[in-house]
Amino acid sequence: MPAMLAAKFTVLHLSQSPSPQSSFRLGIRPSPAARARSVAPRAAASATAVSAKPAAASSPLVADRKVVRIGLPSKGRMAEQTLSLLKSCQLSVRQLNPRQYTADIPLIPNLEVWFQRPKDIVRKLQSGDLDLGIVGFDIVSEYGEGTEDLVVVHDALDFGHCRLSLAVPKEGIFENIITLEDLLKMPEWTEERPLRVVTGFGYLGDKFLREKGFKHVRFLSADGALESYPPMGMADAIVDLVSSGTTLRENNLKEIDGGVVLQSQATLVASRKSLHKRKGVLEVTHELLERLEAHLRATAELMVTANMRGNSAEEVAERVLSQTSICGLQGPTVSPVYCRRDGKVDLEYYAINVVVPQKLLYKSIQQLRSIGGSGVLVTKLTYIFDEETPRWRNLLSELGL
Ligand SMILES: Nc1ncnc2c1ncn2[C@@H]1O[C@H](COP(=O)(O)OP(=O)(O)OP(=O)(O)O)[C@@H](O)[C@H]1O
Ligand SMILES: O=P(O)(O)OC[C@H]1O[C@H](OP(=O)(O)OP(=O)(O)O)[C@H](O)[C@@H]1O
Ligand SMILES: [Mg+2]
Repeated sequence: MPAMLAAKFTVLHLSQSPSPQSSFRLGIRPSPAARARSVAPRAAASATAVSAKPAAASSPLVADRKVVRIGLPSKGRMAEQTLSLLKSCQLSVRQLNPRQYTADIPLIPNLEVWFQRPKDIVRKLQSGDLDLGIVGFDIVSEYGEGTEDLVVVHDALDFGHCRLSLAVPKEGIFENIITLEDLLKMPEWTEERPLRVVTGFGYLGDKFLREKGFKHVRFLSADGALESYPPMGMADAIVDLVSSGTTLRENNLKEIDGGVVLQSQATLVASRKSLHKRKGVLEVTHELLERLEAHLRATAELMVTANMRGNSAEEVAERVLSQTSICGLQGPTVSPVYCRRDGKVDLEYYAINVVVPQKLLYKSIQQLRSIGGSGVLVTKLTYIFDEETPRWRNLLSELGL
């Protein structure tokens, strides 16, 4: 089992040290009213928080369902990238009409696709109306609220990279505020005049500031254009997603040291109950995981083929292995290239195949040339399947299987 899981829901990842996004601790119950209102004052950080866990009860209909369901983002920047990732894994989603909320993946017949808003994917995983989903870790953390019902099966789908971060104005009373500690120590924040923070992430924002020791905080909940609130005088700080930092910069805001609440990227999430109880869910998860892992592994690599003169396969292999960047996954594949000369079959060249990291491509070509390689072909890889999918092993162990 990998090291993880400060969060109550499980995040499976490969390294022994927790990935940045999974190191965030969840656990405090949120203030429920905040999300229902659009720009309404939220509970101060010091107030008692109340549970907003969605009802766990499944209707008989949910239990009766025979097909497996996956929720995919219906709109926004995640929607297109999710479909394109699946397509790259030969799992093209077939949607008959763009206004239809349901679709299928012909290659996995017992899987139904439902297009939903990301936060609804998380809610429906919890209610049992979906079994699997692809959403940002930010949304899983915010709307999952630390529930044990969710298992993050793949925590790094390599798109939708962003961070949830606290930002304040560059100027005025914040001019010399560089760290979260500086912000905490500002004498301005009192019970009567708390630090006003606008966010769409009430649960995570509230929990973060409480844990950092902020006593006098008032949250405002809003869905978009949060960067406009401080310049309009409606808030002192924001907790919002940041990627390039352009939106902050263009609105005269700055991040501060220690102010990152969470690192996020797209994840594959499953309902723990479905994994245990619904027929077919584990098998579909296995196939998705295998394809996603093998594909994401392959995107970082290229297949290089070249011809090389030599006296024997071993002698060619010797030359290739003397170069650091062209050793391949396990070593080069060296095969004889037969040609006809003076009416006889002759062996003068060998073809070598090596998988090289994209980053090292140019260096690899240089090294190949330096040892006599010619006719170099470079091909993209679709998959690199290992003997075993590490995340699958981790998932089985998490489920006690
Ligand atoms: N600037 C960004 N760069 C990269 N990923 C982002 C960025 N903003 C958000 N994301 C990721 O994409 C997900 C969806 O964000 P998106 O902005 O498409 O939806 P939304 O904000 O919920 O909807 P909308 O902006 O249409 O109101 C987020 O939950 C987050 O994981
Ligand atoms: O650091 P940057 O690359 O500038 O990206 C950050 C911006 O992206 C998101 O907004 P989005 O574009 O989704 O608009 P929204 O406020 O309508 O959600 C986020 O809420 C920030 O405003
Ligand atoms: Mg947005």
